Amino acid sequence: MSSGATVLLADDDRSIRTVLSQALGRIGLRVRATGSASQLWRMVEAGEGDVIVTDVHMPDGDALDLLPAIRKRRPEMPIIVMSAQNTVLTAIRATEVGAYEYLPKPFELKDLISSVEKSLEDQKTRATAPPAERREEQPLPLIGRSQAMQEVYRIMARLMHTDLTVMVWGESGTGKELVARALHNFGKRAKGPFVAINMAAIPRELIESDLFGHEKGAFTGAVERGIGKFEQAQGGTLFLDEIGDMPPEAQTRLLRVLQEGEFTTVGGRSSRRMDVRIVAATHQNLRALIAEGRFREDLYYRLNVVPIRLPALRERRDDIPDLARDFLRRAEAEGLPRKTLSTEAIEMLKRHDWPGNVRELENMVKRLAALCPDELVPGEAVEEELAAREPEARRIEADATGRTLGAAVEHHLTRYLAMHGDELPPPGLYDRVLREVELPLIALTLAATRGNQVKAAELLGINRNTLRKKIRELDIPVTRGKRLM
Ligand SMILES: Nc1ncnc2c1ncn2[C@@H]1O[C@H](COP(=O)(O)OP(=O)(O)OP(=O)(O)O)[C@@H](O)[C@H]1O
Repeated sequence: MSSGATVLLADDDRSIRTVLSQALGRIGLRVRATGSASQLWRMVEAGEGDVIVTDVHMPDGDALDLLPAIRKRRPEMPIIVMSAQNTVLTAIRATEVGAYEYLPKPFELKDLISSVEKSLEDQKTRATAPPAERREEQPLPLIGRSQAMQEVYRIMARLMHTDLTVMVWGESGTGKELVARALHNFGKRAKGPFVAINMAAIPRELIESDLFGHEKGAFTGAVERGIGKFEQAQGGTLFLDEIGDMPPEAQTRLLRVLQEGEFTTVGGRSSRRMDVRIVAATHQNLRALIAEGRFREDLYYRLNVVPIRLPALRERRDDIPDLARDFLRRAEAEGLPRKTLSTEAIEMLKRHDWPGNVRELENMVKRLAALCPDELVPGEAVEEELAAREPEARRIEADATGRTLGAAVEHHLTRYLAMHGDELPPPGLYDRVLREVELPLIALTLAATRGNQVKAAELLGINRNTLRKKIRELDIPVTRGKRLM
């Protein structure tokens, strides 16, 4: 009855592969055998096989680590795990990660055969189960089945079980952090920590000590030893968000760490071997920042080993219904009333451009879940929400997260002052803060006007001479004729 089905067989022991292939072949099954976990994953990813029979330990990784990813990718595929490691813990782990059957070695051939046959039988019955139920069992880390996202998943799958440095590009709210987390959670460092640091959310002068830690007394306010994010992330993944906002000194230090594989705390002498996978992210055009002299080219090449470009939501409108439904489900799980989107509502959502991407969609759907009185959300409710958001989207003060520029400055300053404890920071704070704001304001305006200073002055609403003075003072390189951002 199960004849014709294909078994993916993974075991690093060639003689076991031979014996099992013959036994499975005798009952009419096809066998695709491999000695490596990565090859097994490639077969799963390519859509091959109907059932997996796999050993746990393979030269290039632990098959159990692969199981959650296999279950996500091919939820219908039964996985039979064989292991010579007869501890109850291995069995628990195999079950936890969704194995269909756990067979401790040595086992009887007939047990394996009947297990394979039974799994194929069960698969037929389970195939009729509604997919929504399966999704509820295991929430997907990333929603979206569009072609654009398939490309992202393909690259992610290749990277899952490596330590390669990854650079995630994409507009704000496209899911860069989610990708970084998924790479961590389904990769070989899943058990280690995932540590995130956002360069745009930390005062520039604190970035180095935040990243690398500092010794007691390394600078004013360093009243005790501080553990940096590199140290916290040892054995895991460090997510460097908004890498384009990293100040030059910190860039130099990061480059050295990446080159040497070791890091030293600020004010420290001895270095520590780094055991951290780096995932960096940016919404900025780093090439433009390099051209402006604001980002080191050598660091760029170090970080951009494998680029993943996340599409803007408007480039994958087909994913909007799935995303919106998922956000409604989450809202319901958080205690809001159950809601369904009408066809018109979905069409309206699909037509919008979503400058704030998935985050903006998420916020809006949550608002609909909370405020719309009908269970079936009508198109007009979406239309009203979108109309109400228009002026807000155009306001310069609010970013996609809804955080105003003032709130961001306040956040930075509060942390900056707090870091000095009972002491005060060095004088000149007013000018330092204004400079921080002026620099991106002027550089980005010049980039937007392709270096045309007359237009930039007009856009800024300042005198041309004032602009020239500012450019000199702030040491902004002038590039003409090229649109930088
Ligand atoms: N593919 C997706 N599936 C489900 N939720 C998503 C997806 N992409 C993004 N989100 C949700 O959108 C919000 C923004 O995602 P995330 O923080 O990862 O974006 P980001 O690109 O890192 O944003 P920023 O650049 O502003 O930091 C989160 O709440 C996240 O859960």
